[in-house]
Amino acid sequence: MAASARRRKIVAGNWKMNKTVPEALALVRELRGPLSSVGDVVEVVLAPPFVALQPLHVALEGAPFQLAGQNCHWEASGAFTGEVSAPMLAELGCAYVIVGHSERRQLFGETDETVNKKARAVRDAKMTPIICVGETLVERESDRTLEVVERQVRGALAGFEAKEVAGFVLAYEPVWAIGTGRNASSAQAQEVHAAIRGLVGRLYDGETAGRVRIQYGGSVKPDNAAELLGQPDVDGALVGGASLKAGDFAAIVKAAT
Ligand SMILES: O=C(CO)COP(=O)(O)O
Repeated sequence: MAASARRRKIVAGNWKMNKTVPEALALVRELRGPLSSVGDVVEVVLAPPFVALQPLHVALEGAPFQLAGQNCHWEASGAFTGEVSAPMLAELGCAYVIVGHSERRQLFGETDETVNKKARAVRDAKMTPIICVGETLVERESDRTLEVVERQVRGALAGFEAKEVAGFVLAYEPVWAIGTGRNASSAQAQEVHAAIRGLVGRLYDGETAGRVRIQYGGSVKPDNAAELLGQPDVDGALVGGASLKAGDFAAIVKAAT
């Protein structure tokens, strides 16, 4: 498999349903200084709630941070009360959209099929999907981790061509590690990341597998980031709780350098 050195690390902060607009602006002000010079080595992505995207788009002018939506609808417009479309997010300066987060799968009925449709919408709007996959504790304990993750990856990527997938970001987020303080060990993460990359190689080719970036997410903290990010197939982190504190998030980004 192609060397990880070809892949630029990507660390994203998924703020979930946290931070008002003034709080969001304060957080990026705090992040700018410590992260001003990491841009060449690590791509830093912030995924605030929808309502903070526009003010952050303005405030981030010239800063080395990309914006991401946390979700989108698969249609571009229409009678879908309460939903936000991919073209709307693109217009607010988003380069990425997270799709298929386990909270959306578990709490909002998202399926492999809707994740696939959303990824297509994101791509059609010229952004990059960050496609989340991961097993529950019951699935891990019944030895079904790789089967579940492979099903999710196959489902999400259905219909995409190699040249599209090469630019995608996948995020392995074991559900049992999210918000629990119990991260996957670096060996557990590496095993699943290597399996995902192997699957991409079988579905497409070695070039695509060597280029697609795979983040780990689930209780990433300053004290475990370096070890997780040091694994050959771990190309970055998708950070929840620790991304809400400037010092912690900056330390995780620096661990990727
Ligand atoms: O869900 C996550 C990122 O998308 C991970 O959340 P935590 O870092 O809070 O475990």
